[in-house]
This record gives sequence, structure tokens and C-alpha cells, in this order.
Amino acid sequence: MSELLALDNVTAGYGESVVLEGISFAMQEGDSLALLGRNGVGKTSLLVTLMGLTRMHGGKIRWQGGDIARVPTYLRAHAGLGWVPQERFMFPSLTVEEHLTVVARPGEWDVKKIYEIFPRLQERRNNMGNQLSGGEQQMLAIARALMVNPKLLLLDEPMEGLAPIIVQELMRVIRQLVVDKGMSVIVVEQHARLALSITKRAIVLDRGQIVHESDSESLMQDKDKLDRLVAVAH
Ligand SMILES: Nc1ncnc2c1ncn2[C@@H]1O[C@H](COP(=O)(O)OP(=O)(O)OP(=O)(O)O)[C@@H](O)[C@H]1O
Repeated sequence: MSELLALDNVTAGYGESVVLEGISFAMQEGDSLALLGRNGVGKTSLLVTLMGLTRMHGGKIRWQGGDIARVPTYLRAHAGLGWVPQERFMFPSLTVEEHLTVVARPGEWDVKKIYEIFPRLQERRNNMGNQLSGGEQQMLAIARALMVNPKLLLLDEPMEGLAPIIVQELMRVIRQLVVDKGMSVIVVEQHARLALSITKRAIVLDRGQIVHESDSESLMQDKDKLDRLVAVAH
């Protein structure tokens, strides 16, 4: 397995303010990482930093062997970083299918394959972006990222605000992608146990720093530690 991503002592923030400090970790192809921590500790900022949308104050980000610290966001997307932001960003004037086809890039994932894994999106293919439920929007946001054929998927709180039954449906698909197909992924999630159940490794942030790193299974088993580190509903 070859190295996909490596952060070396990354310090980053917004303008002069620093929200991530001394972040170092690496991922191989096929790795899956749960990125956990309380509200406001910097999880989203870390994903946004990978996409080049914060100010780097120090450190290096290596992507497939090359330094990308100064590479603009759209080129990072072209290079294989597939970001699914928390806000989902649907276009009210595009149908489900148009959302998929406008971003398509050559590779394994095409509309047919997306509909196999998300049958609900096929049912809704002619609906507009603003006619979808929250769960359908999240499915479309993930599907749209897959259509770009990324090498690493960055999922920012995919379960947020969704009803338990929809969470189950979405988890089934994400599990299929990550566990069965071996897709490389970083999942930010408030529902720590859900994220741990589908990933190999876990990192916990606190106030912009990594305070815990282990395999996901052992953190899941250590209820006290998990409560102490994350202390939210899981
Ligand atoms: N655009 C921004 N400009 C300035 N500060 C920001 C910006 N976005 C986030 N921050 C600050 O950065 C810190 C980390 O926020 P971030 O959203 O990364 O945390 P988080 O762990 O993802 O939290 P949550 O779970 O609430 O989404 C917070 O103090 C937040 O106020």
C-alpha cells in the first residue's frame, strides 16, 4: 500500500488566529480514519485545511508524495480529494441527475453505479435539489463527490440532523463504500460510535491538537476513555 496523505506538524487557522496546532498523521491507500472530538475543537477546520481553505501557518501536507500546501482548492479536488461539506450545498435549479452529471470525471463511478448503491437517488432522479429530504440531500452530496472519482473521501458530519431510520440507510451505504469496497475516507462525526464502527483508525482532537490516536476498535471498547475524550451522544 502506498502513502496517500501525510500531515507533518501542520499549524493552520483563519487569518492571524490559529485553530490547528502541530497536527501530524499519515494515511495509506485504503485507510479509513474517524476524526472525533467535541464541538469547536477543529475537526471541520482540519478537513477545510486539507482542501486549502484555511491559512497555513506552518508544517507540510503531502498528497501522494507531493507537497500540496500551496496548491489551490480546485486542483486538490482534481488530484483526488473528494470533500463532502457539512452544508451539503444543493442547487435548487438542478435535478438530482444533473447534480451528478455536471461534476462527472472519468473513473469507476458513473451515474449507473451511483444508482446501484443509492437506489433512492434513482427514484428521485428528476427531482430538483430543493425538493429532497435532508437524508436524500446527504446521499446526493456523497454521490456527487463520488462522481469526481476521488482517491480520498472527506465526510463532514454526514449523519447530522438526520432521523434515525435515515442514519441507518446512510450508514449501510457508507459501510459498503468503506468496509466492502475499501474506499479511503476521513469521517468527522459527532456520533462517535458510528464513525468508529466503519473505520480502522481514530484520531481525537481537543483545542486544535491531537490528544488521542489509536485503532477504532480499541477506542470503541474503552467506554470510559471515549466518554472522556468525546463526551457527546454516541
Ligand atoms: N471561517 C472561520 N473563521 C474564523 N474562525 C473560524 C472559522 N471557522 C471556524 N472557526 C473557529 O475555529 C475553531 C474550530 O472550529 P471547527 O468548526 O473546525 O470545529 P469542529 O470541531 O468542526 O466543531 P463542530 O463540531 O461544531 O463543527 C472554532 O473556535 C471556530 O470558532
